[in-house]
Amino acid sequence: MDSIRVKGGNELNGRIPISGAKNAALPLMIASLLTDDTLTLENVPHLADVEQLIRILGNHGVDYSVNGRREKQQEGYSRTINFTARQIVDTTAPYELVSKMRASFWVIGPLLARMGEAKVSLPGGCAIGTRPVDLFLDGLQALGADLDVESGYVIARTKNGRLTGNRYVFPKVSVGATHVLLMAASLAKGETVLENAAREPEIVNLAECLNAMGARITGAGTSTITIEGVDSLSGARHRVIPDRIETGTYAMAVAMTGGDVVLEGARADLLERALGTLSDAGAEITAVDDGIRVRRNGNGLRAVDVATEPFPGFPTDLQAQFMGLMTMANGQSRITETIFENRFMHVQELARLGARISLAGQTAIVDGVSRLKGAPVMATDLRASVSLVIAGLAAEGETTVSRVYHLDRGFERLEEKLGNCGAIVERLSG
Ligand SMILES: CC(=O)N[C@H]1[C@@H](OP(=O)(O)OP(=O)(O)OC[C@H]2O[C@@H](n3ccc(=O)[nH]c3=O)[C@H](O)[C@@H]2O)O[C@H](CO)[C@@H](O)[C@@H]1O
Ligand SMILES: C=C(OP(=O)(O)O)C(=O)O
Repeated sequence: MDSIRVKGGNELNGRIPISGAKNAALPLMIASLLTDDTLTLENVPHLADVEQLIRILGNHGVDYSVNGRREKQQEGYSRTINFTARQIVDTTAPYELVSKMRASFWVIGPLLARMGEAKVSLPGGCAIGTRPVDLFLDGLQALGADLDVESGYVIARTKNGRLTGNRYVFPKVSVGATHVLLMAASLAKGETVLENAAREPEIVNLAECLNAMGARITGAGTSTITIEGVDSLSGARHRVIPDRIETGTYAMAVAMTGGDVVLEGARADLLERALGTLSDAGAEITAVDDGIRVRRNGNGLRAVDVATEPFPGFPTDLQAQFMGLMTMANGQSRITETIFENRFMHVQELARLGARISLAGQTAIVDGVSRLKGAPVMATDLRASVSLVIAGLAAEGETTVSRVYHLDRGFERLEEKLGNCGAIVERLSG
């Protein structure tokens, strides 16, 4: 298992290219199951989760090919990929494939909509909470699916070969269930209205792609989405949005170490709340022609309270990184996690670096310290691992983060991107 060794103390200065968003690329790739034509996706990040989903889609009959080999499409960089599901050869998504990642469960929507049946293993993913699938099941049932859960599999069938449009009110906001119902309703008979839908930019990115494929979706990005079902969808060419979580992560890294970095290709409109919070904490953030510039020169970090919320609120996927930053702020901050019930596993690892954090239910109380000191730490999930890398960059001495396979799920070329800005970061294989 690889680890990452960081020698702390250097400022970050330079440019960091922002990759395509993992959490947008995954549902877009899954949408290729909805058509027998080719879906071409630009800016697909090169990540372990993307490779795993390629394997899962391949099992259903999706062929893929990488377009061209221009400089930006070298091995390891975001690429343009064609996905073609000429025929669905298998409507079962087996445990061995699905257990590795949460989003793979989402194939249930397009498989059911196109083929009238699907058998999908209950999912895996980051161990940050119980993460049930009740909303997916309720929503698909509202569209007329018959469902059984047997031996760890959801077995779904349509009544007459096709789903039927309906009104569905999500009792709780869910990104994944909104993705799935959007895809399923696109091929249903009649109109579907989704209320209390997730408003994340990745939902908008998917809806725009589906519309380019011939779907009739309005309202994506608001809480009410209307989908007029169509008989079939065609191929399209569509671009994955820049990764707002990667953007926020590097912005927090610069705020922590000090320095001056342009996040190339980043879009401030995708993370206004997080950037606002960062400037409250003392970072200087400006929009520049080709992205976002983040600076912190000399001034100390202020303690800021934060509670995670669905979009447009502060994202749960930046909570660990922000906690890393607050460990060195002047004063006390309170960080409340409202989305996942078990997303504080980084707390005890940050404590190994000298952070002073106590937990009161879903709130972490962080008392800023004037310095952190490097130590061996363990990555427990994707965003927790990068919070440890960030903290390591600001700590004195050496920090080794083990189990970085978590990190490889979601950060493209992290060592190279940070290394190019002056950080001392290396991967230790084995
Ligand atoms: C691949 C991907 O895009 N993952 C993101 C997605 O995860 P994911 O789509 O899994 O997250 P959801 O928005 O569905 O989860 C939000 C909350 O709803 C609960 N819930 C969800 C579904 C359900 O059927 N029942 C239920 O109770 C979850 O346990 C959680 O407490 O959105 C999360 C919230 O922004 C992010 O942290 C993840 O990075
Ligand atoms: C929690 C995440 O991913 P997943 O939903 O795939 O576990 C994440 O991207 O931070």
